[in-house]
Amino acid sequence: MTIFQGPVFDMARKQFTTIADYLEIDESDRERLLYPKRAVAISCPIHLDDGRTAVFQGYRVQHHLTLGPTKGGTRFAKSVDMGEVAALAVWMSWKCALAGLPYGGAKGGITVDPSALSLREMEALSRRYMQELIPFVGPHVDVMAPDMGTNEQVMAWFMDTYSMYQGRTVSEIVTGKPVQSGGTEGRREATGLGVAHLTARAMSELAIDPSRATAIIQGFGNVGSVTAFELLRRGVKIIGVSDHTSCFFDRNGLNVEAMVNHVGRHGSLRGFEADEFDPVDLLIQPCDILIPATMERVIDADVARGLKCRILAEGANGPTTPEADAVLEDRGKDIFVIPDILCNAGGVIVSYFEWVQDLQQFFWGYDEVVSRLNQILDKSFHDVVERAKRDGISHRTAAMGIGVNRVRLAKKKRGLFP
Ligand SMILES: NC(=O)C1=CN([C@@H]2O[C@H](COP(=O)(O)OP(=O)(O)OC[C@H]3O[C@@H](n4cnc5c(N)ncnc54)[C@H](OP(=O)(O)O)[C@@H]3O)[C@@H](O)[C@H]2O)C=CC1
Ligand SMILES: O=C(O)CCC(=O)C(=O)O
Repeated sequence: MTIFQGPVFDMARKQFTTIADYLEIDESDRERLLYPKRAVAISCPIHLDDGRTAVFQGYRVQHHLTLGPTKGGTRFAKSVDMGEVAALAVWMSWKCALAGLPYGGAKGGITVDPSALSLREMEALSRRYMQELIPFVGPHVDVMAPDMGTNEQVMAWFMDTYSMYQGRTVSEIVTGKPVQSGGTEGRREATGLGVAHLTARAMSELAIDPSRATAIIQGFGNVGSVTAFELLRRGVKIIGVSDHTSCFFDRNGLNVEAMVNHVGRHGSLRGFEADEFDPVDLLIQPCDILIPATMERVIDADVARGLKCRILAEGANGPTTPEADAVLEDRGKDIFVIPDILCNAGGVIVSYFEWVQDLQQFFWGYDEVVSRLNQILDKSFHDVVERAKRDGISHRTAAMGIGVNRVRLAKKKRGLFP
């Protein structure tokens, strides 16, 4: 199992061990549940604008095939490697199972800094990536979606590349597409809508009045910016925001609308007119709600000791290390954690709706999408909070415990000796 290495996969492995102990899973069943079924590594050569040829490394990991096709996003980032992608695929499995979706988890990506590519280079790389993966994906095999560094446009290129190969439009091959190309209403906003909806649920559990609450959000891409907007709409004051280029903090509240417009025009927060703040200190400022919406492992044990929020709503995948989880436990659960596989599940839930609509060629309106999304999120939230109370465990152990157990039972029911 040596191809799945690195700090992010180690994190997924440690979390799984905690869950396997909690569920008392037999030692002999553990590897079968944890290690991915398939992992593909590809080379993607493209012509750069200056005439040179560059080769980019790409990956796709399909964790398990027990419940249906595999499902998960595609990440374009410098950090991408087999270990990171595999961990993200494993988390997708527990996330889909917790939400009751008929999928196994998958994830893919390319090791690249997307901000260094021109639009033409980005299209060439996206198309090449999909082309190389055609033998390994399909609407009933593995269905991709956006993640960090990719967006609706990339999904449209993926869909077009696959469709040209098939000789017909296959919109159900990817989700997160533009509405004009077979996408669903609400997918672009879905993850942030879900994060904000669940944060509101947590505020109501803790009797926090949204109009007196403050929030800090790390990351201002798809998830961070929509979450900021949705919380603001509920009356929450956004006092801290950052991306790669800039970090802003203002106790009196930041102008989120102006920030969204600035990012729309310039691609990042760089140059936005507000006082800069040290990003290292952002996460440990006093606030009611803290939302990491960037990379894995940004909350380690040290940061966890310094956290001064009441709700930690994990928009990102894997923002909190197992060591940080132990610190949060020691702090006596004074922070209400909405774990990633629950908190950011809105994206894959609406992707499921998109896939179903594409398969049927029967499309729903925005209100129907959001109402069905909230129904699933409410049920998952209730299941997690009640399980945590019943068994005296953390929300993460409860969420992952429910997800892992559903996959385990599905495997067992299909037969022990396939
Ligand atoms: N998109 C989706 O539907 C889903 C996404 N997620 C997870 O949410 C997280 C964010 O994804 P998404 O919003 O789609 O990605 P985007 O690429 O749209 O945005 C990522 C944001 O994070 C910022 N960022 C990246 N690294 C850092 C850093 N080290 N410090 C500060 N800011 C940083 C980026 O800044 P800059 O632009 O300057 O690089 C950008 O603002 C990821 O963990 C992803 O896996 C989870 C579920 C679904
Ligand atoms: O929408 C999807 O299929 C997957 C989204 C995703 O990558 C995630 O939830 O981390």
